Amino acid sequence: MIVLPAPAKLNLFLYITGRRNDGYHNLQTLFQFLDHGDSLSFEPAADGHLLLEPALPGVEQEHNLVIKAARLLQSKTGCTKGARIRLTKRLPMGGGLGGGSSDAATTLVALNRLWQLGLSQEQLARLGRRLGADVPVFVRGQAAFAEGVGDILTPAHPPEPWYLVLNPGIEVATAAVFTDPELHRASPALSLAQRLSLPWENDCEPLVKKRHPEVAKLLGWLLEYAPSRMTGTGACIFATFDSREAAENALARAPEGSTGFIAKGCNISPLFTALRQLDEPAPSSNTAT
Ligand SMILES: C[C@@](CO)(OP(=O)(O)O)[C@H](O)COP(=O)(O)OP(=O)(O)OC[C@H]1O[C@@H](n2ccc(N)nc2=O)[C@H](O)[C@@H]1O
Ligand SMILES: Nc1ncnc2c1ncn2[C@@H]1O[C@H](COP(=O)(O)OP(=O)(O)O)[C@@H](O)[C@H]1O
Repeated sequence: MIVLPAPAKLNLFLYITGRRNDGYHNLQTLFQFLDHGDSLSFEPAADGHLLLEPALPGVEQEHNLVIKAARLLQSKTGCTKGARIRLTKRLPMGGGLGGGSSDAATTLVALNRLWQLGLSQEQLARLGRRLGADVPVFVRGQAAFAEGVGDILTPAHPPEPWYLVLNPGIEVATAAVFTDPELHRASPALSLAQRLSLPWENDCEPLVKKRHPEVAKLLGWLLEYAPSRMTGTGACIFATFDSREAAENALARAPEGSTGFIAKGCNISPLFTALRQLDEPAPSSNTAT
């Protein structure tokens, strides 16, 4: 059995530079991982059966991105093995933290190992793209400046501060934001260096604040403590702090109805830190003292 994390991501900035013919949008966004997220355990099964427990409320098993990722891997490789998968869900759904995409990426990476398929990271990222625009960055596991629909990745090395992430307790559907006629879709496409040097903003934020006053209210509150923004298409918001203690002080005062957590920004995904630990030989017990 292997147990692996499926970390959250933040979009440290997010600009929409245009709408494509396929309905998707071209973005410029900066992805960073958090040392907080879901967790999955995988046990191989000799027959091709896939079992995922527990089911997520409101998500049919066959629509769960974990099952979709496992089935995609089976069908692309002809693998006849199965797996028993347990998902410990900690990330809010529709929160802009990429939980579903991260679960899918961890499943691709874990089953590639467990089933000894030998697919490269490049092949897994390409498969992941079919499951969602956000899946490739989780498969790659390196903080990145993303362009295209979010899948053309340039490694990036932003600071790794403490974050307070707050959830206003609502779910925002990504598709609803991207189909809204009032979404600002005309940001200029700039170089990474230019983007890094300008203030970091999120083009979805004004629209989501307008459609969901809960987000506007919570953001107004958090801005009193530190520079704050929305991640992805919301609903979660985040602020940067110099220390864990400062973030905890703000969380302790968070308005009623909101929930939140504190996490450290990571430019290397905790998934890959965990995989490295699996590969390290266990320390020998008979070393001389
Ligand atoms: C925009 C981001 C930023 O991280 O939002 P969040 O979902 O994380 O909030 C993501 O790239 C989302 O990625 P993901 O959630 O995997 O999106 P998908 O399942 O591929 O697409 C959901 C819907 O969003 C729209 N969509 C998504 C990505 C994109 N670049 N342009 C789009 O127009 C499409 O209409 C699509 O039907
Ligand atoms: N394993 C999964 N975890 C979360 N959501 C999932 C999963 N599988 C399918 N979904 C669907 O994907 C939607 C978006 O999920 P999520 O990735 O958590 O949000 P976001 O893209 O805003 O970060 C959910 O509302 C749910 O219907």
